[in-house]
Amino acid sequence: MSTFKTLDDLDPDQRVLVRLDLNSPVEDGEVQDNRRFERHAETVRELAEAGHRVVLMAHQGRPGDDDFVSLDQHADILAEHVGRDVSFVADTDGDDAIEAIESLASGEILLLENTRMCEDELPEEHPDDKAKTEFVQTLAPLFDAYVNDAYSAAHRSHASLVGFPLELPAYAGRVMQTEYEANSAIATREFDGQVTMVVGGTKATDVIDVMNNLGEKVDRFLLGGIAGELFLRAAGHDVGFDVDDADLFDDQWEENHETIESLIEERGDQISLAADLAYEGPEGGRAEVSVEDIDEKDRSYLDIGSDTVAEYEPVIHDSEAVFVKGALGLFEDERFSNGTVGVLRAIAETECFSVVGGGDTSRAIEMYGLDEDDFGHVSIAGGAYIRALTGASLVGVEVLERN
Ligand SMILES: Nc1ncnc2c1ncn2[C@@H]1O[C@H](COP(=O)(O)OP(=O)(O)O)[C@@H](O)[C@H]1O
Ligand SMILES: O=C(OP(=O)(O)O)[C@H](O)COP(=O)(O)O
Repeated sequence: MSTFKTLDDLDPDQRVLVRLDLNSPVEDGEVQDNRRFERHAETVRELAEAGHRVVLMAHQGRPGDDDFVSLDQHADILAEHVGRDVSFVADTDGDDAIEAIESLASGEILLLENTRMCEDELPEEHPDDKAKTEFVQTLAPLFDAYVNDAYSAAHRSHASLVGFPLELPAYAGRVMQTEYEANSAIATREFDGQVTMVVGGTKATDVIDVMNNLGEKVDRFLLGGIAGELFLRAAGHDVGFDVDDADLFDDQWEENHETIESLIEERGDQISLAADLAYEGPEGGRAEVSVEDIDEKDRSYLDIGSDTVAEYEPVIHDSEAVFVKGALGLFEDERFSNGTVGVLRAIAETECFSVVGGGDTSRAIEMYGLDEDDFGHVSIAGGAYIRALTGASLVGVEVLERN
């Protein structure tokens, strides 16, 4: 269980500085609405309805990237979800920001400009150093309390995440609380029955780190995606090679094949690999082949096959807890969604405790009309979720606990 304070511990009528993670996809300059707004809106609404003065901080993109934009659109999107006005000031800690903060009334909400537009925010430094920055020293005296709701950015030692909690009484927001508890569950909770982990996606190191950290906690690992193909290659099949212009496999193989081979040797009886794979057939449709029948390295595979889905489903139905990290195929293309969606559907049908994480993978839930309520927890974190699964600490959480 967490050892940080939560909104339940907050005194009434506070001037609260709240860190959210509203980092979102930006298409043609337009910020895309997504789960992060909906989730953080609950924390913001609770604070405003309780009559606190609510000042919000968040970041968007990284300097130099196309998605490094102002938060003005974020204020409008968030306001829709909160059901209250969210005013915006295009300043982080200058006179305009201070004036807007000081003129806020009870129950009002203000969003400050992209924290990464303040030069003190970004360099990754020790929390004690971040606390001494001008950014923190200017704003902290204007507040009674700091709330960190940005679990998905809690692996970054940035001023808005680790500096303020050393200067103000600090609390976890509702998103921070829920994410922390669900994502740490696999490491901290004891389950009576079978614990299954579905691992796929594009990064072999994620899968390796998860297996190394959770090998004793998880009964079955169901593999797919690019990572699953590298395991199939290590098991002696002619898949998981770069063909055409792909550069997904060979570099990862060079770096990781020894670890993958030893994992297969040590944990072979816990690991399920695909028995068949799907690819784009000559007519452009989905075609499938049994892994045993593949004898040429001439094709990209884009999903696990139907026989594999049929093998994975009953494993999930028999599970007490299922954790998902990474997609089992290129689900964004409907032809190659069967693996990811089949497994998610099996989880939704099962009365198990479940957590689905990974920014990309969790998008499959709404994309294919699954009901989020049928899952225990759908994480809005990517990097922070994988850190939780691999046992790495989150500096933003550590600082809250220290407070
Ligand atoms: N066989 C495959 N070929 C190409 N892309 C794949 C394949 N399998 C999975 N993917 C891609 O993996 C992505 C998710 O991987 P990853 O970035 O590791 O996960 P997440 O962002 O969910 O943590 C999905 O967008 C999916 O398209
Ligand atoms: O979206 C985020 O991370 P994620 O893509 O790992 O979920 C966070 O906002 C952190 O952003 P950053 O990786 O630019 O520090």
